[in-house]
Amino acid sequence: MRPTLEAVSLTKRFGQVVAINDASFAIRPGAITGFLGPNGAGKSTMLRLFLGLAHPTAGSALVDGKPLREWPAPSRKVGAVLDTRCVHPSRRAIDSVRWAAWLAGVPASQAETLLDQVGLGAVAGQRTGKFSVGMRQRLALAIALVGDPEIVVLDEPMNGLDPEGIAWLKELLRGFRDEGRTVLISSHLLAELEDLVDDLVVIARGRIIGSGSATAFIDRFQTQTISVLSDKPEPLCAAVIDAGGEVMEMHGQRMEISGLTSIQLGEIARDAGIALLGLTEERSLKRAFTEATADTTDL
Ligand SMILES: Nc1ncnc2c1ncn2[C@@H]1O[C@H](COP(=O)(O)OP(=O)(O)OP(=O)(O)O)[C@@H](O)[C@H]1O
Repeated sequence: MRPTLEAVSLTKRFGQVVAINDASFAIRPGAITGFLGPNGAGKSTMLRLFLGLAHPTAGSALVDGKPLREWPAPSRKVGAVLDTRCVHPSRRAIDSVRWAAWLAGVPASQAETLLDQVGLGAVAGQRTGKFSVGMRQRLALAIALVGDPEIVVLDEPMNGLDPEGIAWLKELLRGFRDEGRTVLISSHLLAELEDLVDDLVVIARGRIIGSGSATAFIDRFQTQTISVLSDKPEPLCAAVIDAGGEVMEMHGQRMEISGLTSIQLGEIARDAGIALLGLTEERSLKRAFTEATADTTDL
């Protein structure tokens, strides 16, 4: 099976800045892949390389085995949303989609259907200048779909969407997968992608630090912590360390513990004669992920 998007020893420099550093990965056709990394990691640059909007310094960015520009009808291969300021503000939404179809050399007959599909059917005749960020995201998506593309590439599409909009977008993307399309979606927030993606490609400082199954990645980098409130924090701290656990933080009676299960912690407290006044388990992806990318930026 041929990968749909593949980076082969790909490097992109901007003067002294190495935005992409010898990156190699392939994404699975028919899957939703999350492209995850902190701000400035190189996500947009990578997507631009795939779309032929930037040229590699070395290596290649391939769409079904060759650069996108070598495909006779690129818009049927890939539809992308990189920037939501892609339309003229005085143009009506419907005309923006028709214009995009004309530019792509495909029939504009689907423009209304596409606006309906992204939830903008009711405002198709309105000029886009006053559209909200969320509406612009939807419009950009309609424009990306004009060529009925096999692959959909989205750069941080959840920015500016409210929770309802995010839920809608996730359903739409799952629908694309059901239709057999391939989806690549970038984000700097793992939590944003967690319940959506099948696979992940993780980038930090221009380097690919992992790719493959999202579940495997999350299992690998997830830390289980327990937040516990006790009447004797110091003795509990000592007992936790004796049992091989780690005390991550202590604030008065509350402490954050890792390396033990809640049951183990309960037994340790019982044996030491310490009352636990409260206990919550937390899955910390953020801290684990920040460690994985060796970056202090929030993810
Ligand atoms: N046209 C350019 N000229 C010079 N440097 C650039 C250019 N485009 C990107 N860079 C640099 O390349 C690096 C990667 O930037 P890029 O925008 O690809 O990251 P990103 O992961 O998409 O970040 P963000 O989430 O903030 O958009 C950054 O250091 C950025 O400053």
